[in-house]
This record gives sequence, C-alpha cells and structure tokens, in this order.
Amino acid sequence: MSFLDLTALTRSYGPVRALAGIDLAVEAGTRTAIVGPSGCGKTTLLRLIAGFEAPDSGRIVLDGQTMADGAAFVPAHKRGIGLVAQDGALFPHLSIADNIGFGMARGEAGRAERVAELAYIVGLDKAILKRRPHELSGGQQQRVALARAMACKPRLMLLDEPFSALDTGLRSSMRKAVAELLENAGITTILVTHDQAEALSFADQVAVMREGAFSQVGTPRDLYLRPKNRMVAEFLGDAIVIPARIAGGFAQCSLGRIAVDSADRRDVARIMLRPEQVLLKRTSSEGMSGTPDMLFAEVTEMEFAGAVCTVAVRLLNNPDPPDAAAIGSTPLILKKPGIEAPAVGEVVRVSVTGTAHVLE
Ligand SMILES: Nc1ncnc2c1ncn2[C@@H]1O[C@H](COP(=O)(O)OP(=O)(O)OP(=O)(O)O)[C@@H](O)[C@H]1O
Repeated sequence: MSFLDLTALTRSYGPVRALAGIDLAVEAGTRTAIVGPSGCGKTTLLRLIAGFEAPDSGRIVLDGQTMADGAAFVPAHKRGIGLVAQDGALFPHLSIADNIGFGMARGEAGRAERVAELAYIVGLDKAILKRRPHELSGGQQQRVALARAMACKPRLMLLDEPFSALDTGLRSSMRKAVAELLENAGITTILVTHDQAEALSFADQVAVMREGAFSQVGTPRDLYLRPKNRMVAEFLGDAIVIPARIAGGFAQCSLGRIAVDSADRRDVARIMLRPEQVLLKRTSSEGMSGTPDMLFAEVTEMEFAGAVCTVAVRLLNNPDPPDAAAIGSTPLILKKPGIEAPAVGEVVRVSVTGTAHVLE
C-alpha cells in the first residue's frame, strides 16, 4: 500500500464525465505532477483528494485511512491536506500574518512565533507581515498561500497551478524553492499544471491526463524518452515521429538505420526521436559526393529566437532506404542554439544520437 492510493475514481457533472476511472499510487515524501490540457479533470481530481467533493465511485485511501469509499467520506478539514490554489486565494481584508495564521486559533500560544517561522521558511521578510495581500507581488502572495497551507502541518500538499500567474523567471525560481521547501519538510506533494516543462522538472512521478483518465504515469525521464503513444510524446515536448521498419534492435526509416530501444520488436511501427537527438553539421553539396553512407539535408526554414532557434530541414538522400518515396517527404523540425544555427539553403550532414523509441 502506498501513502496515497486512488482506485477507480469517477466523477461526472450531469452529462460531463470529468473523471473516468483514475488509479494512482503516491509514495510518502515524493512529488507527483498531474499534467494535461485544460478541462481534462485535473482540478476535479484535486478537489476529490482534498475532500471538497465526493467521488461518484472509487476509493481514496490516505496513509492507511479510507477518505472516500461508497458511503464512507472524511470531510476536508479532517484530512490533514493543504491546498494552494492558482490565485493564492488570500483573504484581502486580513494582514499577511493573519492570512498565514488563519488555521490557528487567535489566542493560541506561540501563534505569532509560528507565523514568523513559517514566513521565514517560505522566504518572506517579516517586515511584510503587517501588510495586506494587495501590497505584495504575485510571487510573495504565492509564498503566503504556501505558508498558510503549511501552518496546518499537512501530511499531503496539493498545488493547483500555483505558479501560473508568475512570469517565466520568477516561476522557475519559485518552483525550485517550493520543491526544496516541501522536500525539507518531508511533505508529500501533488502539483497540477498544464505546463509540461514544469511537470517534468518538479516531479518524481508524472501523470499525463486526458479526458478524465491517465494516459501514462511514470518518471519524468521515462515519459519524455519512452512515451506510450504519440499523444503523450507530443504533449511532453517536441517530437519527431516517423514510420519505420523495425527488426533486430534497429529501425529503417527516412533517417537511415537507427538503433531503437526495443530489441524484440519486429514490425512496421512509428518511432519517436526528440529533436535534440538529431545533430546537424554544416557541409556543402560537394561534401555530399563520395559519401553514400551519410545522410544530408538542406535547410528550408530558420526561425531565429535567440538562444533556441527552430530549423526545418529537408532530407536529400537516404543511405538505407526502406521506402524511397518517404525520402524528403516530411521536413524535420529541429531546435538549435542560435549561435550555431545554419542558414536557409545550407547543406548539412544529419546524424542521430541515442536510440529512437518505438511507439505502441
Ligand atoms: N462544478 C461543475 N459543474 C459542472 N461541470 C464541471 C464542474 N467542475 C468541472 N466541470 C467540468 O468538468 C470537466 C473537468 O474540469 P476541471 O476543472 O477538473 O478541468 P481542469 O483540467 O482542471 O481544467 P483547467 O486546466 O482549465 O483548470 C470540464 O469539462 C468542466 O467544465
């Protein structure tokens, strides 16, 4: 049994099936990210775990205690779960100190000290404790929301897109700070986000959600490099998906002969490469002659965007053609550092690093 076990959870709103059978195991002290497009059911799932709503069917067991199962239902305030919402949801009329200490009784001994300690833990200067929420930046407000959620000493923390209102730089530093903070406090965490990079960098375990169900659950590395299907592959980043003939641990495709990660597959399937696996080296049309075993392409588009640029190339040959018609039919879209991105019209030598992943 895991720290949190969700079994066959369903929830509908009238005709809308928000959750269509969710199974998930979360180990104690870990970080799980649930990522999926808008409307796929992420917030509904958090609300069920938090105890704001009951599932139509299925079971929620937290730390060995049943939270929801048929008629059994433990209300939110008895679950020991903290929730930080997207907008922080601070009380505008209360000071920062009273926001943080909201869950503690006003006259409770040591309240002020505990509030100051929590402010310190989340990296807030105690000078702001007297202020009101509107006098704080977005990042500071999120820290207050986190401190308030931590004040109740939760055994599980639920974060519902808590960084989405922050700008890019602050977003990644907050994400890192929050991850560290929760890890140091030993709090098991579930983060909901629609940002794939955020999910991959934050979590030990990522669940990709679509239409109320999980498409795949695994480590960030596994999901990124070994997605089950094209949907998961493309949801988690740019992907090059090409038809191939697979045998003996290799794929024959428009990129030539490439090692694959399934030694036992022997069929026609789609393989996936991440764009960063395709390397380009500048050459010239003359450089192509006398090297039939090498793969060449012509740059057809280059979108300059500073550090990372988008480069489209059209293949010019295939050293090991499975199907001559496929050669050059689809341009490859790659990301390259701006400093070394080739120009439109240039001929480049193409090679592949690592193995390709065979999709289902
Ligand atoms: N209280 C409700 N009444 C009716 N329909 C609802 C209710 N709450 C959610 N839904 C519907 O359930 C589905 C899942 O909604 P949910 O808010 O869980 O998605 P989400 O993945 O969190 O979306 P977003 O990323 O946009 O916040 C949506 O179709 C939504 O319209």
